This record gives sequence, structure tokens and C-alpha cells, in this order.
Amino acid sequence: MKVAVLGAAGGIGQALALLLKTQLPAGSKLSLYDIAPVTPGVAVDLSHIPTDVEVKGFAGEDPTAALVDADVVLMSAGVARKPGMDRSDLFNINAGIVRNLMEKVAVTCPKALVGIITNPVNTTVAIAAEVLKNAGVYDKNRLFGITTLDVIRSETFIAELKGLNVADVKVNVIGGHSGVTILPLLSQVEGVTFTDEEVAAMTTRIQNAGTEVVEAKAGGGSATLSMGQAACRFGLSLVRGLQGEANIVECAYVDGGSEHAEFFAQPVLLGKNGVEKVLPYGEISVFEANARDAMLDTLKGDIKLGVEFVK
Ligand SMILES: NC(=O)c1ccc[n+]([C@@H]2O[C@H](COP(=O)([O-])OP(=O)(O)OC[C@H]3O[C@@H](n4cnc5c(N)ncnc54)[C@H](O)[C@@H]3O)[C@@H](O)[C@H]2O)c1
Ligand SMILES: O=C(O)C[C@H](O)C(=O)O
Repeated sequence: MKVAVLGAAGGIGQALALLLKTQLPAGSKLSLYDIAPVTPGVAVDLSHIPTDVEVKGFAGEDPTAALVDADVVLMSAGVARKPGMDRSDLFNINAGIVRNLMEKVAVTCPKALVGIITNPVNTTVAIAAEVLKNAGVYDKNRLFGITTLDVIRSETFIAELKGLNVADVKVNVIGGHSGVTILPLLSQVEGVTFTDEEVAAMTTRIQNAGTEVVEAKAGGGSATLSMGQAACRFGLSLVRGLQGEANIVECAYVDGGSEHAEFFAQPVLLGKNGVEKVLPYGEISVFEANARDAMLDTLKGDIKLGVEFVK
């Protein structure tokens, strides 16, 4: 199994690469690419960790060498937010980065499962899809926006609030990955009840959790370590699915035939071809149904921006 990380010298990329080096199945290959010249050095550094995962690093303008034979591509290349910015403010720089990298993916490893981390995810995933469509290699089951950070934040915050073991808390987060498009389905959390005030406050906290980190880092970037963990969890789930393990379910932002929008985050069953099945997100509360309906104009607008960027 070969996993390529694009943006591997960055805050997320290095954390993710470290976690993958220590957690990928024995015999895996880890391929690190970034425009930053330090990237081969990051690979050398990781290669001294005694696990059966071969690491190679590539720098420069062309990611092709890193992508050859990749089964999974995880992309965090791009710029991150500073205080006062929205994720959509990253569009001007990151849209072109994602388009250019996806053009190389389309040619070099068109069958790879691709997980997009680069913000604004609601839009960059649409860009990635358009590039793959233009190249004639689009398979909706192989492209994912990684929204796992919203899931692990929800699990953490709920466990803290309710005094639970976080390992026992499972939450679906649907919609997209910014502001009101992030919708944790708190009504479905087993064994927990929330007051209306708690639901409102917890939903807002989860939606603003990225900003919480951006402000706490005070100009030094956005979430990197928690995102490294989230991307590692999602990447390992992709690998487990590819290897034929059963019952691997994650929430992800996919082109899954949703009635709500062309791309929508919801639970998916992963397998040897990426998405094996898009799962229903189940019964939701009136509060959640209203929040879902209210997000759709924003989400569809974000998607349209990505489609039009490539066209
Ligand atoms: N999906 C999520 O939940 C989530 C969470 C956190 C951050 N993010 C996003 O992830 C992205 C990366 O964040 P970060 O904190 O790692 O930023 P960072 O600045 O620390 O790292 C980004 C890396 O991308 C590299 N890069 C830039 N252009 C490139 C190109 N054309 N090809 C290859 N590499 C390139 C840079 O050299 C840098 O090493 C940002 O857009 C951020 O908003 C997403
Ligand atoms: O908030 C950001 O800009 C980064 C990321 O999307 C996050 O949710 O932490």
C-alpha cells in the first residue's frame, strides 16, 4: 500500500507523516511531497523511526515522482488561515494549488483514493472533481473531502461536557467543512441527552472550533496536530477499506448522490473501491433539520465557486 502526502513539509503534513510512519501496516510505502526543499530531509528524519514503512521525500515544482503507484493521496498543500480570515479567504491561493496538483494526480495515479484537506474544503473538492472530469478519469467513489476533524472535535467536546469516556462517544457530522455547513448530529449521540441550550452552544462551538485554534495560535497558523490525527484516522480507514476490512465507516464530504447538494458530508462505508456505500445519516431533530436546510445555499454557493473556477 502506498500513501502519498502532498504538502508534507507543512504543519499538518509533518504531523500526518509521523503518524502514518508509525501506524501504517507493515510493508507500506509513504511518499512525501512539498514544494519546500526541506521535504527529502523530513523523509530522512522519519526514516530513522524503526517501523516497516518505507519513506521517500520529494521537493520541487513537480509532484509526479511522489505520485507514481500511489493507492491513497492525502492533500494538505496550501496556505492556512490567520485571525480575522474565513476559510473562503484562502480560495484565491489554494484553488490554483489544488487544481495543479490534481492535474498531476489525474495523469499519474488516476485510480488513487484522494482525500482533500486543503481549505476551503467545500470548494477545493469540487475543483478536484472538475479536474478529474476534464481528464476523463473521475470516479466519485474515490474522492473525499476530509471532515474527520469535525468528528473528533465533536467526540472530544461532548465527552468533556458530559464526563464520558471519549472512546465511547460516536458522532456523525454532516454537511460541509466551514461555519454553518458543519452540522454535528447531537440528537443521535447514544446515552446522552442535551438541553436545548446545550445543543445550541455545542453546535456553535464545533462550528467555530477551527477559529478557536486560529485565534489561540495568534497568527501562527491553524489546526495542525489535531488535523494530523484526524487525517491519519481517515487515511488509515481508506487503507483498511482498500485491504478488504469490513465495516469501515467514516463521515466524509463526498459526491454521494445527496438530495441536498452535489457534495455533502455524511457517513460512508469504505471498501476496495473507496466508497462502497453512502449511508443514510438517519433520524435528526427539528433543530438539526432546520440547520441543515439553512446551510444549503452557502454550501451550494461554495461548490459552484469550485466548479466555475475550473470551467
Ligand atoms: N480539512 C480540515 O479539516 C483542515 C484542518 C486544518 C487545516 N486545513 C487546511 O490545510 C491546509 C494546510 O494547513 P497547514 O497548517 O499544514 O499549512 P502549512 O502552511 O503549515 O503547510 C502547507 C504546506 O503546503 C506547501 N505547499 C504550498 N503550495 C504547495 C504546492 N503547490 N505543492 C506542494 N506543497 C505546497 C507549503 O510549502 C507548506 O509546507 C490549509 O489550507 C488549511 O486551511 C484543513
Ligand atoms: O479553521 C481552519 O482554518 C482550519 C481547519 O479547517 C479547522 O477546522 O481547524
